[in-house]
Amino acid sequence: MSKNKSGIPRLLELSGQKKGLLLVSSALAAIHALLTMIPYILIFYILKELLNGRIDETEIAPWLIWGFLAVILSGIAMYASAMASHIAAFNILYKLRLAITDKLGRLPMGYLGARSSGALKKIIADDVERIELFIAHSLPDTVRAVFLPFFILGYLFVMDYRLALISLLPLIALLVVFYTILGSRDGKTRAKKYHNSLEEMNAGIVEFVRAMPVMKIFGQTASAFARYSDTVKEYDHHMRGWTQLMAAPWGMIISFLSNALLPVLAFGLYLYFDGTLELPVFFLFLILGVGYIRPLFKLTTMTFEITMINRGVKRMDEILFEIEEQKSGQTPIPQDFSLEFHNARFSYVHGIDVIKDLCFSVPQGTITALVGPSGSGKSTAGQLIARFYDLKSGSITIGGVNIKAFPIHDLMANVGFVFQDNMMFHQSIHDNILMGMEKTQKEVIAAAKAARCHDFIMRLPNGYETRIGDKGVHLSGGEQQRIQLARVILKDAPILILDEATAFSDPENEHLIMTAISELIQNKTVIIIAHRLSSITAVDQIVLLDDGYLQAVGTHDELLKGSKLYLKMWHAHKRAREFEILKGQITGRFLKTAAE
Ligand SMILES: Nc1ncnc2c1ncn2[C@@H]1O[C@H](COP(=O)(O)OP(=O)(O)OP(=O)(O)O)[C@@H](O)[C@H]1O
Repeated sequence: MSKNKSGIPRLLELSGQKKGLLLVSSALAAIHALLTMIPYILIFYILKELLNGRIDETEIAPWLIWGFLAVILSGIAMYASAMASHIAAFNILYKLRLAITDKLGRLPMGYLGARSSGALKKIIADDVERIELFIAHSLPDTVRAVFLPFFILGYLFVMDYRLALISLLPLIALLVVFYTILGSRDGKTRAKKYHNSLEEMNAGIVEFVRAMPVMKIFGQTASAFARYSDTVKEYDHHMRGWTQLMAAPWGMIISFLSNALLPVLAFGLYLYFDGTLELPVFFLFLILGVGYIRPLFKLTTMTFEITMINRGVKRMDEILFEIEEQKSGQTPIPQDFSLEFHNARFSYVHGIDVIKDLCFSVPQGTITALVGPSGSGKSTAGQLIARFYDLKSGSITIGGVNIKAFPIHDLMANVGFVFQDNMMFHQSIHDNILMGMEKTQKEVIAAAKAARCHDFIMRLPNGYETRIGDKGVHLSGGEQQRIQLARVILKDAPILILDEATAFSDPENEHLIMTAISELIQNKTVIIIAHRLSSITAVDQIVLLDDGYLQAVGTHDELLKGSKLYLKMWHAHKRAREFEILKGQITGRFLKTAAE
């Protein structure tokens, strides 16, 4: 891959071997342009012969057959050109999407986290789609738009160069207006702002649609969604600017072009009465004299398309040239599955560290809970183990081996992760558990049983083959969490990171999940990221974080005695529990009274 090329040349480079098909499509489009001229040329000859009284109607038939053949052939050329360009376009589209998604798979997860899904959707879906449209449709159209005027003007010059020069007047006017306006600094700036605001607005729409449920709950309207309404206002502003700039010259061009035949007519009449122009040639100029302009209009809209393509290719290259996760040559073998943070430091935003010189170790086969106030860095520390992000300094080791030394696939094989968010895919429950792992159906069912999901799966219309999202099949939050647990059980990784797996569960679900987890974590190295202190009192060790720093390490009893912050958190937790019990009692009493 070359970093020097940009725009269309880079696109052609990305299209690889499909260049041959594009050349065939272009050649056929040029042939089509040539063939479309034949009927006009025949009209000229028929007219010439008729005016000279040299042929009767029986002799006209072969001319007409030739004309008819030319029309059929030009149709075939156009069809073949479109087929070739479409095959090339879909191949390129397929390859580009594959290259981008493949690359995204090899990028650190932090790269995806740092970008809005709207921005990535725009590249993978919209930009690639626009390239398909450009290659399949615009490329052959452009070839036609370039060749047809070229052929027409060439032919007109051969017929009568004086009248051909007059025919060029509209083209000259068109070029002058476009170059003085679009080529000016003001024109370029306004065009750029217009394109930028259009793209911003499109990205804003994606976010707006995603935020709609929350906005509905709070009774908000589109204008309250600042990003979206701002982008619409910006677009409106720049669109007006662009329209103001273009309105007058565009009007001039249109009126000039509508009357473009007048100079040809006037000068043609003059030459005819002067006796230096034959009547058939004059007619030919009246038919074709300004016929080359329409295809040229296509080229003016092309400038907009090419700008958009250039930007799309640039955005794609930003992904394709992004630095991938470092690959190491050999797969290191860790001594065991213990974990250790050595002076780990990390920041999401340059200059603001959220993990600060963190040091602690988790012996193999033990359970460690990460606790701390909200925002202290618990989830971040967990994600660093799975290399969602890379450390700024320091290191994390598994069995004495720096996690960066593992090929990412091997690291992922060693680490199982239960996220706070449940990600379900629009596919069968079976595939949602399997997640592409090489496991048998029996193993999938065993994992589902261990995660306490087998029973509710069997109650679904098609059991394990039920597709999530089809015909209203949706799982509750707790059921989704248990599916996620089944995935991790099936993966059977020696290190487990559980990011508050019971966070959104009701008591019944919490009980089921906790039972499943207690079986899952047997003999594994486990880190529980505990946003609440319930059920971690019996873990082997608790690591207390505060503002990214390590505050204390110890068992529950040790921290109660040795850490003021932990004691404070424990009291707060107990009060919250008492409040929940009290709330339950009050609700119970209220319901009882209401029933009576
Ligand atoms: N993707 C991100 N980009 C920038 N900052 C982030 C990102 N994720 C977290 N942070 C910040 O990093 C700090 C630590 O966040 P983290 O989620 O690790 O805390 P936590 O202890 O797990 O909090 P909680 O218990 O509330 O979930 C916070 O200040 C948070 O705002």
